[in-house]
Amino acid sequence: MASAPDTSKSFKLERHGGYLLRRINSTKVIAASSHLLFRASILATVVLILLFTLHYPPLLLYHSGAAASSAAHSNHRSLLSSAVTYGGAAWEREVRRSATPRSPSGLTVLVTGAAGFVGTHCSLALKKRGDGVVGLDNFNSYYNPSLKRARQSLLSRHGVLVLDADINDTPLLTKLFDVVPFSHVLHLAAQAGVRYAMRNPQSYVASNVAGLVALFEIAAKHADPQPAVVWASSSSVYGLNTATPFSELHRTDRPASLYAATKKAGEAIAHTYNHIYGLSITGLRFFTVYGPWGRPDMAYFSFTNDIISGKPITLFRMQDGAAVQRDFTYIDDVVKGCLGALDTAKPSTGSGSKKRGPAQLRVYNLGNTSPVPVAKMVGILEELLGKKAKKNVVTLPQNGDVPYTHANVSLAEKDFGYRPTTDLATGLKKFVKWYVEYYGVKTGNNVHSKMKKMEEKEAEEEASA
Ligand SMILES: O=C(O)[C@H]1O[C@H](OP(=O)(O)OP(=O)(O)OC[C@H]2O[C@@H](n3ccc(=O)[nH]c3=O)[C@H](O)[C@@H]2O)[C@H](O)[C@@H](O)[C@@H]1O
Repeated sequence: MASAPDTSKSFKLERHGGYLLRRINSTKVIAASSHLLFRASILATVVLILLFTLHYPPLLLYHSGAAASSAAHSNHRSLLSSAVTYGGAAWEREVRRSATPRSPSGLTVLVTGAAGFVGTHCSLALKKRGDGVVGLDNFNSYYNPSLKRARQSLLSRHGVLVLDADINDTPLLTKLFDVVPFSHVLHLAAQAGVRYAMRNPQSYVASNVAGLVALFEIAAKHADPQPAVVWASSSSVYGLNTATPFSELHRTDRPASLYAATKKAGEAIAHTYNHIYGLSITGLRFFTVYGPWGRPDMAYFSFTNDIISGKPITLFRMQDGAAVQRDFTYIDDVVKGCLGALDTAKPSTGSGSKKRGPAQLRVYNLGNTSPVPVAKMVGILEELLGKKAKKNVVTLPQNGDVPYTHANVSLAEKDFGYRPTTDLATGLKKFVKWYVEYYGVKTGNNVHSKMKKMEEKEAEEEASA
């Protein structure tokens, strides 16, 4: 005989007026509904986390806030010796040691993006001339972070501490300004790259807009004294401007890429912080900076990789067949420009969130003043590497690129003596020399012997001069 159904566990179902109704006794209602509620809230949490991850990956990647802060803090520990606790006495000692200039008249500079290409060169140059430098970098994986770690080691050997930290990490920045009265901030941390903005737009907002605001907030409201800020804008702000060479007086309201739009937004944000809080701010519009320890995502670097390994490269040209051109600027020239801007930056005028008077607000082009067709840049690399590129020439797609850039640098020359001196052939030679050594390129590629011949020729030229 079949046993009676256990009604304590199952619902009694009954047809009533054509509808299926559930009749459950009241205590079970409470138990069942709290169980359901619990499951529903777990499900809702998982769905929310998934949605957040899908829609805001950069916010997770470029962590901010308390959780991020604790993640970042554990990183600070791993950077310094394991005995050093983030924010502790030994940490503060290390930070102060790195920040202390050799002479009392030296600058005390916080360099953001210090393990980046321009950040590394500037930090070294500042340290070498006796300034105090503390670096920050979030070591993100936009390109291989091992290159950033190698730059960090280089800086460490020169006495510059680079902390693993994001510019959105407000508690860390607050702490840093509590420990060191920075006279200057050289703000180079950013999401770079023109075309990548189509693939990961939010990362540009997180670094170039939110990060810039986070930094200005601390500098304006918390830092005492307020530092003078020099930061990296970009030649890309000229966008669809057709007047050449590009002057700081030209229109910059037609950006061609989201990257350019975030840099242009940065310039507008700088105006606001200068206007409200008296922050002294200088924006530097860099023009396609290249050189040793460069960025692997940039064309001259990735073309070098591909030429050496025999992979084809894609070369863009204009719809009408005209060459795409860039005002390639050598890193040493840009470093001189950055230091010139720091040295001529006037102090901020505010304190404790209050503006005490008008403060300096400047924007400068830092370019080379002589645009070169990208195909010519490839030709120089072929010559240096002793190997032909496999070229795939295509019409410039709608990818945010502009047809040409060309800097007028007379303003930077007038205000701090900026005068670029390195042509593309000379600069690329220095880049390839570094590349061959850094990556241990085999002589089979003909590169070492090519370099040796060039060096011998240079020595002969020097001797006969
Ligand atoms: O001057 C600037 O403001 C910008 O300079 C560079 O941007 P870009 O000039 O696009 O530099 P690359 O990515 O190295 O490209 C150089 C040239 O090579 C061309 N290119 C690039 C990639 C490629 O596969 N093929 C190709 O022909 C581009 O169209 C461009 O004309 C940097 O990547 C930006 O971060 C910086 O802000």
